[in-house]
Amino acid sequence: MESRTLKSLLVNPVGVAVSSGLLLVVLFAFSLIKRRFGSPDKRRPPGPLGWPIFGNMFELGELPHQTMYRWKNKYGPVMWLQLGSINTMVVQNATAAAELFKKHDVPFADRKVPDTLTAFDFNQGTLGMNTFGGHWRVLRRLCSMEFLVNKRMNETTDLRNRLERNMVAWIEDEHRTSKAQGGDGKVQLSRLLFLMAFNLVGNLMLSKDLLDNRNPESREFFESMNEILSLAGTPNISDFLPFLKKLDPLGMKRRMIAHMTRTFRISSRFVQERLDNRKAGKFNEKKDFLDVLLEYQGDGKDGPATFSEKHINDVIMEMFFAGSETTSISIEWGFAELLRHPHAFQKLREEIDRVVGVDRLVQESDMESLPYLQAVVKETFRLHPALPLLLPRNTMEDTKYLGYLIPKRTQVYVNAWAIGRDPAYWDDPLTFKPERFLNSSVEYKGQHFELIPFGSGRRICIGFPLAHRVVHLTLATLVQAFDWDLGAGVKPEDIDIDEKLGLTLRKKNPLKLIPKKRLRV
Ligand code: HEM
Repeated sequence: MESRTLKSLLVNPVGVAVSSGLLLVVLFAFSLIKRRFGSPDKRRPPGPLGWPIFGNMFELGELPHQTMYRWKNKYGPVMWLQLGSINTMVVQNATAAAELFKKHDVPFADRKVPDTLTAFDFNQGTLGMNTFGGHWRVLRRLCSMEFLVNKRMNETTDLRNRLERNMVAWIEDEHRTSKAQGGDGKVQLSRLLFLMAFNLVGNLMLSKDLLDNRNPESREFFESMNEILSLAGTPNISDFLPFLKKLDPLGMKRRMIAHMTRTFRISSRFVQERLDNRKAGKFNEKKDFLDVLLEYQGDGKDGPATFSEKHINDVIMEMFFAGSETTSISIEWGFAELLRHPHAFQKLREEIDRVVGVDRLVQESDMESLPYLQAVVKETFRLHPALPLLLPRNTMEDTKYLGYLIPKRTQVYVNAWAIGRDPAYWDDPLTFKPERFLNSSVEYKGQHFELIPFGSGRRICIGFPLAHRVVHLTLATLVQAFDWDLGAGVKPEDIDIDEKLGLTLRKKNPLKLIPKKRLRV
């Protein structure tokens, strides 16, 4: 009889709901008791206790890097979090980061991929989101030898100078249009900076200006890209409780698929066009990255023998995602800090005027002679790393780290944002003070662990040589080319530094300014 009751309970839908509910309550209670009364696992770093089943996932808030930074006072530089069922370690000072990147780089070199980026198996074609294996190795080699390499950067200085001139023209154009429509003449810099950075990456890969300020398709692409980056960075319950992935309860993957479809439609056209040209015997005089990918032939032993069209599209999209917004928001942050600190702005302007003047636009070849500009860029990266937690790593095997046992498949965050604010390394760490770098040898190439906006180790940002040049050049251009009016009644101290996290850390309230050209060309 008892077994019949149990059976009917299990086949009847109401019964199923009741029994699963009961099971959940029992699991929850069991987990609660275990957490409150069980002794913490001494093999793991310390961390906040969290809730049963959900762990700390609801405690991180909208700006997890800031919450983690605050928790550092209590739990120290290496912290353990339970995000749903995902074991997570957070590294928050330079010493612990150095230990990770110098001694344990390989076991920590895999990536944890958000569910949204598995739409269309996107991650499997990319460099940044791929597992640490053959496909990643081949792409990394091709990128560092044929695409984002200093030699190629030196050959393309004219391209960057041209795009800076375009940007200056767009700023003037946007200002004029706003005035003509009865507006206040303000320009939202972030969009124009993004278009410039996007065209730069596009030219290096596909030898083309892809987006134009006035083109509606450009706007569509910009909007979808914004959504994709925001979805990729928004906490998603399916990442913390992987059994929910199929259900996609927040609909984030569905939205990602819709936006990826729009952006892929645009980007795949470029690839198709090139394929058609090559079929018709028309080849580029100078090979670009798309040619390199199309012509690649490996032995297929470690990595792919060739790249499929789908995989090529993935890499192209990825480079736009990885390269455009990271670069443009770093510039926006740097410029916002300069506007908030008129003394620093003036000092930089005087330096540029002294070295370059106003009769020609500042160029890449001037950068070596602008030490204050270099200090401004370092200070910007210290306070505003575009990826505050870098890109999450994933441990490939059980690893002993600083006396702890970190199990396989632990998600690892390195909080570059917190490291850049560590009072043990930085005097007056919360203040924007470029002068601190004038007599300092600290660089951000992944060797000085107190400043790691581009990460470090085998998976350090591959776009460094490009980003380094563009951020310097564009900040200098903005300071040199225009006087900037903040708007009626707005004072420098009114410009906020509120943050909004997508995949990148954006300025929550984009800069909107009135430009007045001072450059005489
Ligand atoms: C200011 C601009 C940029 C910043 C702050 C930045 C930052 C980063 C960071 C923190 C990582 C993760 C490193 C790690 O895990 O240790 C990364 C990876 C990556 N970045 Fe950048 N990045 C920038 C620009 C670019 C550009 C311009 C490109 C390409 C055009 C690019 C392509 C990539 C790629 C493909 C990866 C993945 C590398 C891998 O997993 O092997 N980035 N970037």
